Amino acid sequence: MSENCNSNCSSCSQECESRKEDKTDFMEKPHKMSNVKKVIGVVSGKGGVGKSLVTSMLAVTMQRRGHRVGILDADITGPSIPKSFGITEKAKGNGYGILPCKSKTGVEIMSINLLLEDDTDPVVWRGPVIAGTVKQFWTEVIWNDIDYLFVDMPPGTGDVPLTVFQSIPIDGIVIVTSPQELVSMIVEKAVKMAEMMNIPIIGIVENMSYFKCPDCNKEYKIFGDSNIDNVAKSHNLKIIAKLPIDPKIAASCDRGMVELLDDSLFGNIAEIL
Ligand SMILES: Nc1ncnc2c1ncn2[C@@H]1O[C@H](COP(=O)(O)OP(=O)(O)OP(=O)(O)O)[C@@H](O)[C@H]1O
Repeated sequence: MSENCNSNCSSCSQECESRKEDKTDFMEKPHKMSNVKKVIGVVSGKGGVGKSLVTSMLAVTMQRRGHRVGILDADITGPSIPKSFGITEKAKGNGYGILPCKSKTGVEIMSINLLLEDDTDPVVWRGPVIAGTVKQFWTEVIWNDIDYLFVDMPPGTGDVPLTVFQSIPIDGIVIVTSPQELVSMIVEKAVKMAEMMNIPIIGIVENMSYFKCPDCNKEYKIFGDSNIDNVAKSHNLKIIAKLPIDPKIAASCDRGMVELLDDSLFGNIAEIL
């Protein structure tokens, strides 16, 4: 048994005596040089609610708390992680596998945009090809000594997210939502899917929850009152954070400076994850 054993054979490639394998599952083995302790999927019911922002913020926050962190951008048709971290170089290989790119503060990142010649090229691929690419990000990328690997999941509950859930050993999911959605329905769908896939729900992040006036500090519910507290209570889920609408957030993502954002709203995240 490896001295780094975390008792989770699905995220380890060691062929040790204590290896337990379920022959019926579809899980892919990670690259043999990878060592990932925890895989966390970030999901949303629909596009544009801030799933990529929350993935980036969770990674930045845990990196600041002293953990080794990676982001696997599984949102192949809408990859926005490299841009928000300001990464323009391309990923390289070393003869054994593909190496993730490192952000300024050391977050390891793999995304389709780090492989495309021109990152404005659209990915016009069928579902199985997209799902196959995500699998390769797990099996052929060397994730070396990662404490937390955050997966920016493809949106929705279709073929691609299903394959990702079945092939990458996700330890838990974070659900991102926003008040203008039909929160209870969207969260309920995510909860049911997680139950079907047997994946624990770590908690919910409500993005674009309110706007704080910079002049008078008053909070305005731009999208109306949300039902998130009741929904969380009825499913016994934790609310990890409520994030404001803040032009600084959009500007930081656009300028590749997500690593400079304030993480105080994710205060106790290290204990929750
Ligand atoms: N709280 C916020 N305040 C201001 N801007 C925000 C906030 N959250 C997200 N944005 C901006 O909204 C846009 C969409 O966010 P993001 O890319 O994170 O959404 P997404 O759910 O990942 O979208 P998709 O599903 O299309 O990939 C980005 O430009 C981002 O900077």
